[in-house]
Amino acid sequence: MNSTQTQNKQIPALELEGVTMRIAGLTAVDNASFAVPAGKIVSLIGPNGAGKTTTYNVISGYMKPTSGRVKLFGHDITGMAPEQISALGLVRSFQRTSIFSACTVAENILTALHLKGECGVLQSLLRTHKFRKEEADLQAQAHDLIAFLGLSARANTLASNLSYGEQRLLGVGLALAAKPKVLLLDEPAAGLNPSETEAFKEMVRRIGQGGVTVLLVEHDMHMVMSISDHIVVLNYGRLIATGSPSEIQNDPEVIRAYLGSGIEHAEN
Ligand SMILES: Nc1ncnc2c1ncn2[C@@H]1O[C@H](COP(=O)(O)OP(=O)(O)OP(=O)(O)O)[C@@H](O)[C@H]1O
Repeated sequence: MNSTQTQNKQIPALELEGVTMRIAGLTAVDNASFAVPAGKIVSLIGPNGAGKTTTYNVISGYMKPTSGRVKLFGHDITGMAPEQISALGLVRSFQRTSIFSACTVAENILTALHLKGECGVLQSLLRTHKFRKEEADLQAQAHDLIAFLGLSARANTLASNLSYGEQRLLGVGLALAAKPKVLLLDEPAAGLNPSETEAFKEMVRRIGQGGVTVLLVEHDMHMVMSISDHIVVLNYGRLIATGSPSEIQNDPEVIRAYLGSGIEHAEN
């Protein structure tokens, strides 16, 4: 490994430095600093109102922090617009799915892949060689992505006819179509039944194995404890602990914050 590679390896995919976000006189995030190492699955957890969604809003450009900095692979992205940030490789999959319900699974994925395509309107109207080649490439990519999501049998089903769990998978598929380097998942297991949660967990693992850095906000502690390489805990906007799943489960301040929730018994 050369010195540039060694240096790159050490630059975190995402880094928050002293991020504070005040909203209407309330400090929703209070001087939070943490790093998400490249290629890892990191969960951001905390009781209701701890500041997780606000942190996501700051990271993805939906809110400009009152103070502090956000860095993506060492580049300062603080205050950039969400579209600029996603163009740099940080993509957020929303809690509510953003799928086109009147289109099929394949049409949804192809539309999302086209947003990343290079051909313009003129090339598509003229059906140039470049356009036809790109179209064939996108079809192949859509096929592979739909298989990755486990939705091959549903490729021609209207999104509105998918089960809730399948719709959530498609929502993540749309985010993956943007070819993220860092993927922010917002409560992916919310509303899923146990077998759907299991399928989702496996998919998040495979996304991580594919080299995408994953930051996850999730209330399902079994899921968090079983797939995270690293966990960051917020309480009342403050970072109270970071560590491995077992360190977090045994951290007295985390146990206090989650009193009665059974976090210390969540499976690892
Ligand atoms: N737009 C807003 N206006 C006023 N207060 C807000 C706003 N957004 C967040 N807050 C407050 O900031 C604090 C942190 O909220 P946030 O939604 O970030 O927490 P959370 O950890 O995501 O909670 P949950 O797990 O319930 O989704 C809360 O006290 C919340 O009421």
